Amino acid sequence: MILTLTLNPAVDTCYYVKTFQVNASNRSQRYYKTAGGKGLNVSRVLQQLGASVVATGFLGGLTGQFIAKELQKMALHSAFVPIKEDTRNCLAIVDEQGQQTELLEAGPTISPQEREQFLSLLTDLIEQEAIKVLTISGSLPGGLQKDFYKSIVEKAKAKKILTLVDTSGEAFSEAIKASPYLIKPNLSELEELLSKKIESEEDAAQALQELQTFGIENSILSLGAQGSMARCGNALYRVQIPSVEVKSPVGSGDAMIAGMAWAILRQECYEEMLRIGSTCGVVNAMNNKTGTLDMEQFSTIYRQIVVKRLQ
Ligand SMILES: Nc1ncnc2c1ncn2[C@@H]1O[C@H](COP(=O)(O)OP(=O)(O)OP(=O)(O)O)[C@@H](O)[C@H]1O
Ligand SMILES: O=P(O)(O)OC[C@@]1(O)O[C@H](CO)[C@@H](O)[C@@H]1O
Repeated sequence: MILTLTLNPAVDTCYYVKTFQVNASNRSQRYYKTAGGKGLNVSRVLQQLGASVVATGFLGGLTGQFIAKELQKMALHSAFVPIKEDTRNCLAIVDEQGQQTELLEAGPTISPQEREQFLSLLTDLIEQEAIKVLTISGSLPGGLQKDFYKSIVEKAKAKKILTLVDTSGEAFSEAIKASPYLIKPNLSELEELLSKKIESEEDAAQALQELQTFGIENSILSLGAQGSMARCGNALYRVQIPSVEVKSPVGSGDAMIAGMAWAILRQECYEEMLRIGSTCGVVNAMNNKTGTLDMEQFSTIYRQIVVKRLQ
């Protein structure tokens, strides 16, 4: 069983426009509302892959009710702590070139009682649900200490649960101190983490090498349409992806996490983990709805992914 954490979920609205203009009225004929926040995107993709998954986090207000209803419609196994403040809204605007602009609310503030309730729910889920893999995704809402993810990684590791962390800023720099099993920063997240520019494949390889000092087994640097680079154990990989018609790349990183979590649960080798994760990322980008895979496209793209070992 895979447990997904979404501590700061969001009602995601994705607007499609021909071209997006700043300081002008932009009209959209096509838009979708989804139960989002990175961890819920991960959960949806996992469900489509056929993995058994349980989602947890905080939900509040009418926005929280919308998400709960969506999860019910999908029959996604979930256990969320109800909170007093409203779950946030997030907007993404995608134009015909596939360029994406996001507007992300900070989200609610979690009270000390709600935090304690969550920690006790997490303990129960870990004890009762035979969790083998835990995905930790997205920003932290207010009211939680910056090392909250770090403490969760430690808690999971004590139970031999493999953790995948996909977050940013201080929550990320703290979490890696607990040596999660896998991290997947994108370029800007890795540059921020290491406080330096990454301008070439050599820079990327060196940055991934640097992460080894944190005792992280798998560090994946995702590069959008350019695929990814990864250090898994002692091996360095370059993953090449096919050029596809992009509808919306929003949530491709989350789809990639889902694919890798699924592969890890099935004890696949590093190459296969990278291939499945990359396939999910690409197929998500080929679809309008965030965190949605077309399984027919999956098999076609899977065959076109090239995982090259560099070292
Ligand atoms: N435009 C694209 N075309 C094809 N594949 C893509 C595209 N964007 C992303 N992908 C696939 O998804 C993977 C992850 O994407 P990306 O690096 O954009 O993650 P991210 O920045 O974490 O995304 P998000 O935060 O929106 O979830 C890439 O390594 C690639 O395999
Ligand atoms: O503010 P966070 O939690 O870092 O990111 C939130 C978010 O942008 O990430 C997903 C795309 O990856 C969207 O579903 C969501 O709105």
